[in-house]
Amino acid sequence: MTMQITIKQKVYPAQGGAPARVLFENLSFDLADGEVCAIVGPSGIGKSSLLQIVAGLDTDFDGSITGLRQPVGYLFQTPRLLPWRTARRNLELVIPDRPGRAVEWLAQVGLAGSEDAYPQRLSLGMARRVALARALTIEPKLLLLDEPFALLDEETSREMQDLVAIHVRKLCPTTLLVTHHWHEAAALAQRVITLGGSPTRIVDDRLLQRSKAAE
Ligand SMILES: Nc1ncnc2c1ncn2[C@@H]1O[C@H](COP(=O)(O)OP(=O)(O)OP(=O)(O)O)[C@@H](O)[C@H]1O
Repeated sequence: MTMQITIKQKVYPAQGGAPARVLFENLSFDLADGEVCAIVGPSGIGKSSLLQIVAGLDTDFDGSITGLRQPVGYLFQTPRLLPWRTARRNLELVIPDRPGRAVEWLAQVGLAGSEDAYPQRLSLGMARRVALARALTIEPKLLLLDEPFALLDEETSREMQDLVAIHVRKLCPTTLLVTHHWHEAAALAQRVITLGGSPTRIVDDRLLQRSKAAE
């Protein structure tokens, strides 16, 4: 079933001297099952806020989300691993009934041998991989990726892009990828939505022509 995201208005209320802000107004789009769509736009335009609404984590808006695909795998902008649990035990938290899968998934993201490492011992690239494995291990029907390649060196970023591409192709979740970089969007997505304006709205929504080689 197609997901329909309809946001008539999203307001962040006044807080600590900062005035109320209308973040989104009349921002609506549909997502077909299995579609991979990138969300691009300048810093502060509301990309992360939009993902939180789509995920159902923020319900304080005027509008609706219908056809929400579940389960939802969410790779947050920061890895958000529990520091007192090893990589393996961070994954086991989301699949308590299938603990063996944690080790398998860590191997799938290139982290065989690091299962018992604690998050503070992991580089950002490794922590992101654990977070990616955690998002994928539940076999999501909706995958939300918030800047998965940011702040990584070029090689690590490319490896992470390859991992995302492989697993998205394998699991076929409906995917929303937030990125600042058009080339990352073009490498992974079939469609790119650009946010802009104030209040934020969709200023461009286009399907990309994909070459055979990129498939
Ligand atoms: N909980 C909140 N309360 C009030 N304002 C917020 C809250 N969360 C975000 N904002 C504001 O909403 C705006 C959009 O933030 P958001 O993080 O969604 O943007 P973004 O496009 O993801 O930015 P970036 O690319 O820098 O990550 C920003 O001005 C931010 O300060």
